[in-house]
Amino acid sequence: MAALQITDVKKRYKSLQALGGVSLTIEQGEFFGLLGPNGAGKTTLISIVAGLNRADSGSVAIHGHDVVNDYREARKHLGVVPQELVFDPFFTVRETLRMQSGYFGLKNNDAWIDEVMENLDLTNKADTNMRALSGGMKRRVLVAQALVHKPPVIVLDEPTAGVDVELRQTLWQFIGRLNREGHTIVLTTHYLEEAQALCNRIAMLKFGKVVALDSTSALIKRISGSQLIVQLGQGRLPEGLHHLVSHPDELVSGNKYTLRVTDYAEVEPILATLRQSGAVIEDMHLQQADLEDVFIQIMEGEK
Ligand SMILES: Nc1ncnc2c1ncn2[C@@H]1O[C@H](COP(=O)(O)OP(=O)(O)OP(=O)(O)O)[C@@H](O)[C@H]1O
Repeated sequence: MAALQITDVKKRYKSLQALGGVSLTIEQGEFFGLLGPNGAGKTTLISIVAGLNRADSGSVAIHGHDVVNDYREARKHLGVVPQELVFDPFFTVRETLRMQSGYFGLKNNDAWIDEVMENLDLTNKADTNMRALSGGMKRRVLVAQALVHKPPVIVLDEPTAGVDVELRQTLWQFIGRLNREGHTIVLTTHYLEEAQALCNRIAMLKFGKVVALDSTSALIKRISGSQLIVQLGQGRLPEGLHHLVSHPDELVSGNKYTLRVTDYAEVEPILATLRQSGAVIEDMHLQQADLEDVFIQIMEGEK
């Protein structure tokens, strides 16, 4: 049985088609990335999965439980870390987590609550009121809240937006452990490096449609070759090389250019063209294609 079965989900906000028929099957134990530019529909899809929003048509099942007709069971199988920080400021961290446990009908959940707090470095804040926590600490509590009922499917909506390196590491260590123990993880993030390092499979969404769906390694292999990054101390990029530029806005401003090369033999002619134009190279390195390149290419192709 799939961890998450999303079938032809459509959602419209007045004249805006936020989701135009999304279908995805995410298997148990996957670490799945849901990527897309701002407004692609990721949060809308997650809120439908979480039962916080209703699809106009289509269906979503979590471990076989329909999120509308079998809401309570579906919800038990799911933990969602939302993007926005919303809390009752008058409760302590431990009280907040106990209340969340109560919501799922769990009594005597303190051993797990302690373990979650320990793993998220929250133990010394257990008796602190929510209002006295920093933004990063509040985000840790959001993660802890999503995990109190040990859900088999964990959805994280941009959990590392604006958080420090320490929390990222703590969070990914813990989430990685849960994934190895069999939990399914669905992650949305704008940090493509993070997605590349963590996710075994990725869906890319644009204008409410899935425009790419593949294993992370297969997606990266779609781009053959590398990129030559050159920074010029003097002069601009000669016109003869403009067609190689990966990011067109680099031609408008700055002196750093990302040039597509399919193999090393192409580097020397590029350097010769630069020399002839009188440009002075300040810095230069060759970089393998990564998920960000694939993302840009796919999104540009889907205008
Ligand atoms: N409640 C709403 N009413 C009207 N339009 C909405 C509503 N919620 C979302 N939208 C619109 O639906 C589209 C998809 O938004 P959504 O928040 O799902 O995108 P996203 O991929 O999560 O974006 P981001 O990366 O910025 O979080 C956007 O154009 C957004 O403006």
